[in-house]
Amino acid sequence: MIVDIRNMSKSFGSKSVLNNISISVKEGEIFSLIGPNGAGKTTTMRCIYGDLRPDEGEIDVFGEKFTQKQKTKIAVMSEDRLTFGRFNGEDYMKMWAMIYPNFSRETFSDFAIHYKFDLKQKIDTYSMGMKTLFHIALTVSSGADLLILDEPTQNLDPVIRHEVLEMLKDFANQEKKTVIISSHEIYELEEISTSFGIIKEGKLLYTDTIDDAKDKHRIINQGETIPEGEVIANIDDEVLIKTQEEVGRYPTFREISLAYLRENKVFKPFNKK
Ligand SMILES: Nc1ncnc2c1ncn2[C@@H]1O[C@H](COP(=O)(O)OP(=O)(O)OP(=O)(O)O)[C@@H](O)[C@H]1O
Repeated sequence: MIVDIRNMSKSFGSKSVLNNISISVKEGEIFSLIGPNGAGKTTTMRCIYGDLRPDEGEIDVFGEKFTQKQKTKIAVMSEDRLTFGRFNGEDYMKMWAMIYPNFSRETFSDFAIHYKFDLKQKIDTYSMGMKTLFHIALTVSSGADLLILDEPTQNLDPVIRHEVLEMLKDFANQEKKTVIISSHEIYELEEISTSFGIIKEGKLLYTDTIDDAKDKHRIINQGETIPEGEVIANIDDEVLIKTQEEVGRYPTFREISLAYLRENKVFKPFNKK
């Protein structure tokens, strides 16, 4: 197990932000943390890479409690991106090469050429999308065994977004590295994730591999007999049910995510039928 979180809770002052979260991520997986704004995705990630300490619960990373020596095995793309704005691209690359013993200048250089990074330009003056791409290039070149990427496709145009997702998939498959991604983009996560966790208001609503999640749920049409199981939510005119019975049809990942996030609280102000 690369990351094993057991019963983690975290509050900021009197505000409870994470409530009894348990997640495990295996080697070579691309694990997606899905949830609405303010759900607790970033806080969960910060706890994994030791930036925050949980109030309760335990986290093992690479099979042991987090210590500073694990930092070179984890590369992080945080929500606030690259914070030393007066560094230029070359400065950043040198800094990461100093931190990460297995940093690949060759991989980084492939990115720099393909995306035409101006390494003499100050990071502050990069466009938002370029900053994101540059940060992705650093993490993927770092040689770290675990990448933690907070909304890695934010600000990317659709073509580059697709390219980056395919690249992450190859990266996990071929290099046997593990990736944890947070995003709201359930469409794009379906393309690359092998497992996922759905977080809402600090609670983990569901976690599984994508294949097992599809296996454990069915979509039933109105009119079909409801089988034994747990009704998760309506999706338009259909219902997602957690059941072992061979009924209805298998759901897509998007349908599973939507149903768990919705919990039957659908907002349709212009259609109150
Ligand atoms: N340092 C902090 N002090 C107080 N509250 C905080 C702090 N950091 C996060 N929070 C709160 O914790 C909750 C979860 O925040 P978090 O950033 O983890 O959510 P998120 O799921 O990543 O959201 P988003 O998708 O909008 O980035 C929010 O209500 C946020 O305001």
